[in-house]
Amino acid sequence: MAISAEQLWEQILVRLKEKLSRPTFETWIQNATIENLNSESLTLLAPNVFVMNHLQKHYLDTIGDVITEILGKPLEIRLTSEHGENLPFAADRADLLLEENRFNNYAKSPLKPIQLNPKYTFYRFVVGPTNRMVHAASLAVAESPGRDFNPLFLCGGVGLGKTHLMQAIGHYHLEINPDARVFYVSTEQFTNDLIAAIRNDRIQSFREHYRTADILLVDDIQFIEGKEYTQEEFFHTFNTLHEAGKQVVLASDRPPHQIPKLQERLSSRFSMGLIADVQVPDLETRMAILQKKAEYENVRLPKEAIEYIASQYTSNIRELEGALIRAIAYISISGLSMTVENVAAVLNPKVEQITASPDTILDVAVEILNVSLEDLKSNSRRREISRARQIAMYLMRQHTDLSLPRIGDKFGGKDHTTVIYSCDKISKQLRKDRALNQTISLLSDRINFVTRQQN
Ligand SMILES: Nc1ncnc2c1ncn2[C@@H]1O[C@H](COP(=O)(O)OP(=O)(O)OP(=O)(O)O)[C@@H](O)[C@H]1O
Repeated sequence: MAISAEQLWEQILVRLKEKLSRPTFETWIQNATIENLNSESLTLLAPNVFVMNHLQKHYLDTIGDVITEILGKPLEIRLTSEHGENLPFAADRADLLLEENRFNNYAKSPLKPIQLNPKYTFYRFVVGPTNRMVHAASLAVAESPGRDFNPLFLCGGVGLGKTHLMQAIGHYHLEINPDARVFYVSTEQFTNDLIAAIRNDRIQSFREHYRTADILLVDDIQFIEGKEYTQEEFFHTFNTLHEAGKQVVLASDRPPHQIPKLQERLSSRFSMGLIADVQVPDLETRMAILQKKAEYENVRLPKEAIEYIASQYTSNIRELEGALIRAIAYISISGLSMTVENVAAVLNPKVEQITASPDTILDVAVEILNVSLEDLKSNSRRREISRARQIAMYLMRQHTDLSLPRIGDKFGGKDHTTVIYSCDKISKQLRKDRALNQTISLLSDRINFVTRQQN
């Protein structure tokens, strides 16, 4: 055979990389090597039996196809593994794990407790009529964990403060009891930790870690849906903590009985404490949230502007806060005052395109996009720079009558095809990327403003 084992494996890897998703490739394929190659068969060496079984079950056909593509004939594929006897789990356990397809690169990292966000405290949480109850329940749990509401199940729509309240419980309890073991974890992280523990034979330390919490805060528990093995493990974690009088707090976008493919025994345990609804705040509360946020940003806003923003964003506090930040950014850059008209213009942009000079456009891009003029004219492919260049080209196309080659000239002599590519790319992204829309309208507004000043 003309091709060596290593060459063949290299070619196989290149093709598999194209065919498979990155996590799949990195988790299951990349660490295998070729043990032996002859005219009839190829033997692959997997790092352990767990990976070997997985390859055997799921990727043998794909690998076989790739070999036939490369060699023009099939080979028998044999699998073997290192450290077979050290396998932490029997193969059927391994099978259960295969449901977990969101495997990141956690495999080698030890369990990491996630830091609480310092901003998510009770002090920063604005209480109004719709969240008074859930706030009171959270505070009670923070003061006396494991007593009244165990578990506390926070549920409600996206961006309404569930994570904030959960973490506030953690912060508050740590204030009164600094030695407490408070763990905040997303369901995805719990799952990833579990998989990593199994793969690295650390299931015991995984269990010790989670089962010795004084307060376990688990976010987005709805993502446990259908993950049988994670549910199994979490069931035992939950029971251990609950029986020991330790507090469990769960957050979800829906109540337990509406989480599909959730084992009945978990659903009933999740419901045995208090299910507290986090609801959409009313207008006054939304205004108070904005007011408080503006104070933290050290910005003074007229009441009308706050009222306008609060009236526009009714169902998601994250979006409400995002709107405020955009309005503040606009004001600080444009130097205009925070009138309702100006705020409305930035939040609902109808971009007016005044004809501007190419230099004004470059100046504004430099001012707002955090790049230098040299960067814009350079050939640098660094992401931020090429992105800024594309945006500036797009704006030059919108705000001037320059031909494509002339626009290319303004960017250090770029080819007109580069200009076409950039403008197309930005136009396409504008259709779905709200943040980009805001950036472009901010730049456009600034270009209009500077141009008016010049005339
Ligand atoms: N009552 C409130 N007072 C002050 N800030 C709030 C309040 N409610 C929500 N927020 C803020 O809104 C943002 C979104 O809240 P959070 O991330 O807690 O939402 P969530 O319900 O967990 O959303 P998701 O379902 O997307 O996980 C955060 O910045 C949070 O601080």
